[in-house]
Amino acid sequence: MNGTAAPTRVLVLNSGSSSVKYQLLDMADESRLASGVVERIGEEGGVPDHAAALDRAAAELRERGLGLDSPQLAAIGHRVVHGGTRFTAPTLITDEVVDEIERLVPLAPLHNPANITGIAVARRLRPDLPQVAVFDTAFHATIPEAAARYAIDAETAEKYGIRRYGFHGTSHAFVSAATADLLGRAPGDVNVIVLHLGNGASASAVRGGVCVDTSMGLTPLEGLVMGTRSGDVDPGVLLHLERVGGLDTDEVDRLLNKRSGLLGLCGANDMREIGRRMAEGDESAQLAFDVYVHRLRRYLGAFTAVLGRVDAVVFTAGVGENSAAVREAALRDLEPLGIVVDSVRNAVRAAGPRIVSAPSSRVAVAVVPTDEELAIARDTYELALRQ
Ligand SMILES: Nc1ncnc2c1ncn2[C@@H]1O[C@H](COP(=O)(O)OP(=O)(O)O)[C@@H](O)[C@H]1O
Ligand SMILES: CC(=O)OP(=O)(O)O
Ligand SMILES: [Mg+2]
Repeated sequence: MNGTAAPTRVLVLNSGSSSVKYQLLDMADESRLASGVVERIGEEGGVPDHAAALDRAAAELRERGLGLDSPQLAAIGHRVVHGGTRFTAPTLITDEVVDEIERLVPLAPLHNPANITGIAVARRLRPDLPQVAVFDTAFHATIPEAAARYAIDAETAEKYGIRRYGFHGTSHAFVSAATADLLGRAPGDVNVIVLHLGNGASASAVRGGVCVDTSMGLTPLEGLVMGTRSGDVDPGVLLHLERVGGLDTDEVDRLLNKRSGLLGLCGANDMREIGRRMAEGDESAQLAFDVYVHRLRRYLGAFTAVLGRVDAVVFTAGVGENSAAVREAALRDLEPLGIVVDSVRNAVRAAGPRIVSAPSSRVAVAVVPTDEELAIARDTYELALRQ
């Protein structure tokens, strides 16, 4: 080992609303040296806050001889959820960049504060290293005005930055590119609908590698039904709850972000538990599943019309990669749209990217594992090399 060789390792921090995920990669061969997650932040039995979670992550790495003090570390990459209109590409972090991410906190109150804490801890531990912010919103910056604008008073929208930003962009970009690979075609030649179904969930329409629409909006609350978030509701619901129900803004926020979605409908936010309960004939679990699937089908139809020609529908993230039942139900009886799932292929549990449609299907149906951390590491390393 040559001690003076340029460092090639990148640490990626993905600080979520209630967890910190981390990965250490060697970008010489993109191998994963370590990965972990600190969960249940702020919950009983968990660590008290994000700073403590990051300390825990740093300690876990140290115990494995891969501490943050390593001279082999080239850079640290951070997932940042909201980049507003300013950040549309990976960005080297400076004090001024942190201030701007802070300014965007009201637009992503569950996520940006956690991201800022991660950045602060990492900069304190390694002030000498390039640190890079990779934004969830960046891939969606290409969405045309007709899809990005809300039909509200233009001056008000301008004053408060109200428009569709979209999220999970790193995943939508990674998965749409990987789907083109899987089909053996150039990314510029394929139109893809990506369904990112994790705790948070979003759909996107990607035309020739360029995002043209997505289901999340100003905040990560709009669109699909999620683990604890409502997704689309009539905005009149909020007014009604405030006027008639007497709820204040924070209560409505908590209701829609934390006590809605699958959890609100049936008391469970984990699709595995919902599947078990459905098998026992539990009606509220069945209803939650049906609402979830109905919303997916709505977006599938909408984005089919947005794209005109669809080459592939792709499922990714925890639910998308693992729930054959969700995929099957979401695409049932869609032969008129050119979509025919092969039930046997769909039911096979496998790790890698795969096609689960029938040969007769005009639209390919694929399952493609997302890897936000690898995508962030690539962006981070590339930017660090240019410093
Ligand atoms: N085998 C499985 N079958 C069905 N759903 C699953 C399975 N494994 C994980 N999930 C779902 O994936 C969700 C988490 O997805 P993930 O992408 O890891 O979330 P996030 O990164 O947003 O925290 C869980 O809530 C669970 O419902
Ligand atoms: C933006 C967003 O919803 O992220 P997550 O799914 O990690 O909560
Ligand atoms: Mg996720």
